[in-house]
Amino acid sequence: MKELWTTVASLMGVWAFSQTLLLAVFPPELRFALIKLFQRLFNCCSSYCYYDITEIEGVNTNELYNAVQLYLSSSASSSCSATSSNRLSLTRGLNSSAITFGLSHNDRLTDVFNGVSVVWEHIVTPRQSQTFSWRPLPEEKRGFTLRINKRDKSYILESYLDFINEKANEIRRKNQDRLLYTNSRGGSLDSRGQPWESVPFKHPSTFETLAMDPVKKAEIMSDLRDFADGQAFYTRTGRAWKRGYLLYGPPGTGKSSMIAAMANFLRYDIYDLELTEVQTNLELRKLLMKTSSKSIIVIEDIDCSINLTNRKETTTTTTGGGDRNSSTFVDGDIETSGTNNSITLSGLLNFTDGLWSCCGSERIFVFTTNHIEKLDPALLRSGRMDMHVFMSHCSFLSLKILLKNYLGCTPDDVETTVLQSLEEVTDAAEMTPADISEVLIKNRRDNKKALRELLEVLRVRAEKNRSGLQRLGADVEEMAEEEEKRALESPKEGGDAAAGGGGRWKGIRG
Ligand SMILES: Nc1ncnc2c1ncn2[C@@H]1O[C@H](COP(=O)(O)OP(=O)(O)OP(=O)(O)O)[C@@H](O)[C@H]1O
Ligand SMILES: [Mg+2]
Repeated sequence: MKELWTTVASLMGVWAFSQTLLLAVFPPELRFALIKLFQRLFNCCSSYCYYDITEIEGVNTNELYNAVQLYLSSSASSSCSATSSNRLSLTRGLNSSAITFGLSHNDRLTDVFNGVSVVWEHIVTPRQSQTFSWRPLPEEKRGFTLRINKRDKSYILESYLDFINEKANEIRRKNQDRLLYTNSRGGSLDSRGQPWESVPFKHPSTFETLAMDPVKKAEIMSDLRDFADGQAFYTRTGRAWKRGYLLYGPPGTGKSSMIAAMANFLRYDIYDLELTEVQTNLELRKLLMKTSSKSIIVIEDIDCSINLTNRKETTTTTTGGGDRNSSTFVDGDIETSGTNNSITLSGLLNFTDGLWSCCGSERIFVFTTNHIEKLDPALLRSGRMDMHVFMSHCSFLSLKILLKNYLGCTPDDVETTVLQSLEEVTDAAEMTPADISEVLIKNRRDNKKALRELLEVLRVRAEKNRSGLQRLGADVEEMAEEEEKRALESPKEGGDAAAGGGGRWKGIRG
């Protein structure tokens, strides 16, 4: 042991002496050249390559540094391969609810990729002097050094770095709370030139809580999964990596909840596009260009946002297609005179379908409407919206999900007679999941009372629907009789009237 210490001490003495000699004897230029030469000699003898990835390159943050840090955080947390890391740093980023692990200062970690072992070192040194910069630089210089065996370099370096980037993106997505974007500022941009404003997206709706036919639900989930895993498929088939969903059905049947469930399922951001705030096709295109991959672009109540009924007219007024403010919608690209709004059907279709729709990738377009019959056939044509999903009134299958959500009870927990009665009236009641949720929320502390009240409400609604239908049937019959009587009284007029009456009757039935 003593001999070892003597050797180390003498080596250090030689090193210090040579340093002093270098400093004292050689001028700086020569000194620098000698150091370089030594380094080269050392590199020739070494069987390793070293790559430095510094945190800041010039004045820009080095994205690769962040990616490596995140990537190593997943290896560091499992920590089994860490060679000298008993100490890990913990961080929580902005907008993130997860804590990430990291290598502490000047620690090392061994990683294995494709059977090749590499070593990462986190190097932190104090910054010498604050050089001039437009923004304050950190007091420490941080960087990672990657050590790879020379013989493995060409085999793994590129694919390893790609793998790290991919993994880092995945971790980022997992850790980061997703965002809900809106274009509510109209066409104006913020200080960073962004037309979208965002807030953290915290909607708790999931496919588990969504009350709908389980078969339909499973179909949608597997469609989404196939889409998210389908990069190779979309490339092979030459299709843009995007998918369109049209959700339609009465208010309160869960269209918005479904969008939230989709976003939570895929961990995508949501861009909620308020079409009434968009003035021109060009603005629409710019908004699209500023959306990111792995996102859902939503246009809610499409029939209300734009006037689809009069789209062939280039009128001078802004007409309402529903209860919301709506902008005039014209077929073709002729700008509407008298109004500054010139979104066209082709503009909207280009947004979802055309060349511009594939700037970026992995995006889902979702349109919702309460009135599918009001939509232009061009929007419904096959290939436009890949999936049409009807969100229906609450069925018995959906009701069971709501009972589980709100009362925490399975069918086994409900008395057989009550369950049977519920099954008998649910379809006839034609109540929306939103209506039923209200009844259940109100009575959620008392399951028995909740079920009793729900059954009562469902019965009343079913009865009302039945009598409403009977009244409608009676009205129709009465009208038909009246028409017939008039036709008999005046044969000539009657012929036309009977035809007209038939038309009216047909209209009511249809
Ligand atoms: N299918 C459903 N499953 C679970 N909850 C639902 C469902 N449908 C509606 N709800 C409940 O009702 C509320 C309103 O539903 P939601 O906003 O999703 O309906 P919508 O179809 O988007 O209505 P609108 O057409 O008015 O926009 C939701 O917050 C949710 O609590
Ligand atoms: Mg909605």
